[in-house]
Amino acid sequence: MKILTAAQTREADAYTIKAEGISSADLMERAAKAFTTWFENKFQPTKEVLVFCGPGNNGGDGLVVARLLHQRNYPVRVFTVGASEKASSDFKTNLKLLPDELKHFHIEEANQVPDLNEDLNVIDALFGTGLNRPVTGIFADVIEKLNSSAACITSIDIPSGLFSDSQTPYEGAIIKADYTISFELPKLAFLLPQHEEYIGEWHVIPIGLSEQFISETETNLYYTTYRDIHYKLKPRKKFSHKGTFGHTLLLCGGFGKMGAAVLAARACLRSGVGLLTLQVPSAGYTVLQTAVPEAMTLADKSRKHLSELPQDINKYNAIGVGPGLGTERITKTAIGQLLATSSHPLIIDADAINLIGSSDKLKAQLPKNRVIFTPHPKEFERLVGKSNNDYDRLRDMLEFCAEYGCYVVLKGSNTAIGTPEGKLYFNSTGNAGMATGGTGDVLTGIITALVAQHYTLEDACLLGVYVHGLAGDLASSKVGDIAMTASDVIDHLPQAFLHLQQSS
Ligand SMILES: NC(=O)C1=CN([C@@H]2O[C@H](COP(=O)(O)OP(=O)(O)OC[C@H]3O[C@@H](n4cnc5c(N)ncnc54)[C@H](OP(=O)(O)O)[C@@H]3O)[C@@H](O)[C@H]2O)[C@@H](O)CC1
Ligand SMILES: [K+]
Repeated sequence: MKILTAAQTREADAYTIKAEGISSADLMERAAKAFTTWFENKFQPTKEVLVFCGPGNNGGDGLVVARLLHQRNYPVRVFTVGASEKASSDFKTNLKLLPDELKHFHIEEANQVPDLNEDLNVIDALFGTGLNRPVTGIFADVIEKLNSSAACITSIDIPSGLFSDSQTPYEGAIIKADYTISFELPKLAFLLPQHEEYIGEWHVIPIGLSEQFISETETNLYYTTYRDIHYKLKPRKKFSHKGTFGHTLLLCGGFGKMGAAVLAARACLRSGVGLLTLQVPSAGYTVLQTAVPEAMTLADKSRKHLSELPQDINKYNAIGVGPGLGTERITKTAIGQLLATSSHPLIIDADAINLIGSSDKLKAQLPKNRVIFTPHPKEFERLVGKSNNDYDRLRDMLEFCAEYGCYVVLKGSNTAIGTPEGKLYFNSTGNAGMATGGTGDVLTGIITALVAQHYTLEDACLLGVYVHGLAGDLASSKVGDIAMTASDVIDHLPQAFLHLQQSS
């Protein structure tokens, strides 16, 4: 699914209006109806609904929603804020359409905002995608009052005051919504961790914007959903054999961290790889042979650390390196050799990222278009550097991908995947239960297995991250997100792949 900017969304609105021969008020009515249906499914008409409307079309949406909820027997009060002479024409039209019995107040000072308690539902329709500067003055005072109340806040399209696709200036007030209901497509702002307290739980509802316009509009931003992913899964052909699905090498594990190698290996095997070889420090040899009997294990000459590469490194068609390795000097040397000698794709995680991140020499050795990095935010900082905010971080990530010709999978809620061509994908699966030790090792195993099966690096990242999150979601529905472990994620990989396969 594409993510469009506020400007592109405005164009999509205008295009749809023209193409369908409808008025902008008709489109507003359609959007407000879709919002009202969501609201009705979520909230009973037992609590009073207070709708706060700004002067633009977001406020216009609020007015239509108020009218529709009133028709459906919700107790509603409307509050308008801002100079009426500046109001948009669709706002003015819909203000006139409010029935007389629906209570309407105009707010000029913040003390006119009524006391708000948890027995009220607030709908925030102050500003949408037309916001063009930070919110201050009376609007900020109203936002402050709403934020400090215990009422449940649902924002129409976007929390008022939040910029959709660029950094909101720090002086601007922003609604802290419990729910955000966005029209047609998600907004970039929803996917950034720094906005968690503003967005709340978000949903996208279709309002019938032109599919043709959206498909023809260029963007480098995508939100990957089931529809974008399931068809990428390749069927296994009848006459295939284990060689068809690749031979993977995992260079993982260290003294006290053999579990990382076990998790990566088990995940790799559960992701369809043909053959798996691991090389682990010799102290881990028995552990791996026992815990993962399907894999072949090579013992490093060092007892505790990775210190050498296996012979014939180029017989493996994908190599995953990093989980549990540690950052010993000898390991760094081995990684340098790996970068210099391997001719197949490398999936680089954990301590291998830390080692490369701290060495300009190793960075300079990175082969182009053959590397996937899978950092968590701290590892990302070591690799790419610190950023001031999430927008800068995404920009820095894409610059890094372009400079080194690599893919970066920045793990987190809505894991972000950057490509050398400058595309940015945000994942839609996964949950907070996955924020636990070992889930990253699992992801390394999955992506390495997919690369070995000849998926493109981009598809391996997209599919791997999606299926990892899906397995996490399935695990969470079984064991809950508190008790969930990385092993639970592996245990649900079969179901996750089946889910993608069955409907593909
Ligand atoms: N287009 C369509 O057909 C459809 C659009 N839809 C809906 O419209 C929304 C976008 O509507 P919009 O473009 O009218 O912008 P909106 O966010 O309401 O605000 C603009 C107003 O605010 C003002 N203003 C801006 N910043 C300000 C600030 N910081 N502080 C104070 N004032 C500020 C600005 O005035 P200015 O002072 O800049 O002249 C202007 O008056 C979109 O999110 C969706 O909900 C749906 O109904 C589907 C159909
Ligand atoms: K809003």
